[in-house]
Amino acid sequence: MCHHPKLHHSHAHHLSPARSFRRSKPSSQADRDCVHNAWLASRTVPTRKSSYLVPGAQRPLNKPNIRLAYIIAHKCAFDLVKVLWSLHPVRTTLMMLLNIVRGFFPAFRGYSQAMIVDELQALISSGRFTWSRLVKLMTAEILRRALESLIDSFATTNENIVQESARFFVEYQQVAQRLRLDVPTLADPVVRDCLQESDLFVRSFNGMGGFGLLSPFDFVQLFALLSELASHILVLLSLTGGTNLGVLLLSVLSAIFPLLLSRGGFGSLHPDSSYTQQEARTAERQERLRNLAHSDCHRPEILLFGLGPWILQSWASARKSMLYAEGPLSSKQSVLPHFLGSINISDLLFAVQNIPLLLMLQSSSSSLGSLALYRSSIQSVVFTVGNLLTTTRMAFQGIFLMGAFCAAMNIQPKLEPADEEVECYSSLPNGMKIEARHLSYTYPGSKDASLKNVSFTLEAGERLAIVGYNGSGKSTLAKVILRIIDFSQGDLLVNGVDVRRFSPSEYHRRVTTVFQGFSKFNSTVRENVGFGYIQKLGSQTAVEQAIRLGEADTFVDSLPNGLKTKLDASGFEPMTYSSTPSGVSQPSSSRVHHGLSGGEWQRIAISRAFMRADRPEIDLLLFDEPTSSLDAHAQNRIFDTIDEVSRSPSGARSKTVIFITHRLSTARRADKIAMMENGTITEFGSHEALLQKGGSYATLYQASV
Ligand SMILES: Nc1ncnc2c1ncn2[C@@H]1O[C@H](COP(=O)(O)OP(=O)(O)OP(=O)(O)O)[C@@H](O)[C@H]1O
Repeated sequence: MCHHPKLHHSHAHHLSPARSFRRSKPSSQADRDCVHNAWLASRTVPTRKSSYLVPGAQRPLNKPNIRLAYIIAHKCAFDLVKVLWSLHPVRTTLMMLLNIVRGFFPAFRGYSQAMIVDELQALISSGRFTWSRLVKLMTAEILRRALESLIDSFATTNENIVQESARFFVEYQQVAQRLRLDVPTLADPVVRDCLQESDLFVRSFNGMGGFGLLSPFDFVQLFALLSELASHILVLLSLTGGTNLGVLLLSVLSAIFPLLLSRGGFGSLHPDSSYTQQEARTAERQERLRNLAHSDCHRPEILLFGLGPWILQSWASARKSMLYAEGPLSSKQSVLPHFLGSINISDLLFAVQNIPLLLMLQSSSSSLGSLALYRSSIQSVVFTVGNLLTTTRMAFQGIFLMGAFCAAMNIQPKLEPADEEVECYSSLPNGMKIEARHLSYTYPGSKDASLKNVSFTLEAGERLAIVGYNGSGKSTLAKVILRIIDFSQGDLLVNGVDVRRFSPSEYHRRVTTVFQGFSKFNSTVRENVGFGYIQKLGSQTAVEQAIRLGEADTFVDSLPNGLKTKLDASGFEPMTYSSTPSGVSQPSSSRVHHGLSGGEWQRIAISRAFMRADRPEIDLLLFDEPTSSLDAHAQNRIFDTIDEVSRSPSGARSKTVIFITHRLSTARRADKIAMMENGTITEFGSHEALLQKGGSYATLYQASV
């Protein structure tokens, strides 16, 4: 078993819900693939081959999709609901039961009110009106209502507790899985879509069909609606006594028919969620242009380059084509149903519903209460059927989102080796030994390889400078060595072991780096630096030491709140307001995130790398143009510090160092220099040897001095 950072684990254990859905699932790999394939198949557009529905699009209600929904429900819903149920078994069972009981309330209410009306009618027509009897009836009604609202309020509280813990559970799983996934996995468009639909599923846990989505717990609504419908039908049957059954049927159908007609598209695609990739691209473009118009951080360049009219025109044309694509009359076939749907047929057929009423009026048994109850029950049936259709439709879509969630939870990070292949990282005394043999790599979607046949050997403790022209593959090679991206061909051996056999998290604990496009976190100086070694984030001394090493202390000390100053990563942070004693809001300067210069940001990133550079487990320091924005003196001092931290107290080399640079004066400091051209290393050796060779490096060096 390889060693893993203790702090991460103890935290994760402390916070994690009772169990992880991923690990708790006993299902086989075949089941998991089955769910993933069913989810993927539900996204195909039958009329357009090799085209997928956009994430979140509604699946048409047709035979193939019903079969896919069944597969997903069978292979994933049961497991998921079981895990969710186990969070609060008693409360969840109660929630289900109470929902069914509550379904009977409306019919019960109508019945009780009809009884009161009947009693009143009897009292008045018999002429023996007494207040005491009326008060008795009213008291019974008040008690019934009190009981109803008591049950309602208990059920709501109970439901909130169940929903909240379920929501936390799924959100936790989602965030945990996101954090597990590496760059190559997230670059896969199918994975991205799966995660997006899985996000929608997680959002559905906002309770009772929030955002028009249905969580597995909301499925209980279906039972509640069915019990409600059954109770209304029972009331109607008891009123008509079975004699007027045909008329009752006519009445119900006449009420439901327009509803069905207006939902003629039941199961068909909702216009704005049905568009395919081409339309989705236009929608995305329109959104991007809109964001550009709203963005503050791009404002200076938008103004300077006069981009306003172009943005407006491009947005308008994208928006217009989207509107026409979404328009209700865009397709000729949809004209008739649209026209029919717009006629309120329920009004026309309303008269039909009076037939049974007339028949009932003729019979001697009819009373005012039963007539009112009959009327309201018919309306309730219609309303409930409508709700049932909507809920069924949402439940149907919900199954596919659930499939996405289950599939997303089982995505394996591409860089993670299979359990049986994992090899533990073992250190060498002087740092990391790296051997690259015929490495090649092509970015997904690119025609040309960015790395071609790269081979070199770097002994433990050596310093390597990678130099070369723009776009020659230096940063790509750095990312391959750092296991941020994989390689397509060749071998990369670290300390003699195939790097693919190391768990990336275990390997990453052995390196520290400054990326060329390092992160600027929108948070405090302390966090921006302390993130370099999260275990020491709380230690002011460690953070200050790293800041000193990175030479960031010169400006950090003068920031308004020192280490606590919030940094603005966007470069344009709008002012916030603070209230003055007089109660008037004024622009506040103390709460504004503080901007930094390019060089200052670079020093923050270097300090972050220094947070752990001197730790004993660090074997490789890799810097991708760390000092490109620094002046020559500062640059030299940073390289002196790198030299210092990569040696043991006795002065012996203890860490391997790789740096990428365009300044060839710094490249001279390295033991070996790799000259990269067009994705490959064309020259490799010491500064002197390469100068003597008189090749590309020598030419580049001559040009730079
Ligand atoms: N994410 C990406 N997707 C596709 N191609 C990429 C990606 N990143 C880089 N490339 C391409 O890979 C090649 C090598 O890029 P890389 O960033 O490694 O060059 P570099 O030598 O570090 O350049 P520079 O000196 O400008 O930093 C370039 O042709 C670039 O266009």
